[in-house]
Amino acid sequence: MVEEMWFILVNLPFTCYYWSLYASSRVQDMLKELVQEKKVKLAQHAATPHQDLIMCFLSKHNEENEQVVTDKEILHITLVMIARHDTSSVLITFVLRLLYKNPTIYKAVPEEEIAKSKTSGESLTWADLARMKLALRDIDYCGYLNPKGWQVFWASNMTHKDESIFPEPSEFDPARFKNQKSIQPYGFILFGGGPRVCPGSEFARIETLVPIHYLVTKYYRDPLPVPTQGLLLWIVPKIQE
Ligand code: HEM
Repeated sequence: MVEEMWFILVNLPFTCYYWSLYASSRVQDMLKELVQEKKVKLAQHAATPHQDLIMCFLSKHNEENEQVVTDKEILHITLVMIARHDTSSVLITFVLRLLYKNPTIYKAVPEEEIAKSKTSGESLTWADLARMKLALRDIDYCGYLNPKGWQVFWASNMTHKDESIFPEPSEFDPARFKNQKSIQPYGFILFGGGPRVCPGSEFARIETLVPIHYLVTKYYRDPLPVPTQGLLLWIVPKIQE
């Protein structure tokens, strides 16, 4: 089953496209401001070079006393850090929630099998088309024409919710990844695919697997309700008659 979504990228006020561009430029402005503030602090000796990563970059100078890492590079690195932090932390949060809600799976989860999960594939799919981003020529895909110059956006959750790839896609079932060969090429595209595939995918696998590994091997889920703030109770001995 092929599902499709169409967007016309016209920058009209109050469209999602407009707000996404607006949000993107706001984030960049905020980061630029932050870098400027840190530069001032460094110049006034109100901060140390090792206080944080941006300070560290800003304090590196070459023999001509020029900043080694440019402001533009600092912005890129900071955006990569956001890309790397939120994705993995959200993934861990969701895995914890799903394991909590599915105690049977939590008990059974064979962590070494999660470690084996890898994506692979050759054939052309939506994800593949999406990698082309801006079509350099007319592309005919399953009878749908993507004209030259048009963009293709893919929504990975539509692929992941495709029942022909993952039966009962909304069910939390880590065992479905046991047999990697059963997943069709580009069926699992958490990290995208093609030349712009996520460069942090291997790192993300490790940093999410390590806490989950320790969680399933060293901790257990206590099904009893526990007062989150502790229980303040004053116990007074009975008066002896
Ligand atoms: C669970 C964690 C992660 C997920 C689900 C994820 C997902 C993705 C996806 C789907 C893309 C492709 C976006 C596109 O089509 O343009 C991407 C790109 C990218 N990711 Fe990740 N990512 C994760 C973790 C990380 C980490 C840990 C890093 C860095 C250490 C990272 C750095 C990047 C960068 C720099 C790009 C842009 C690549 C390019 O455009 O050439 N990501 N990520």
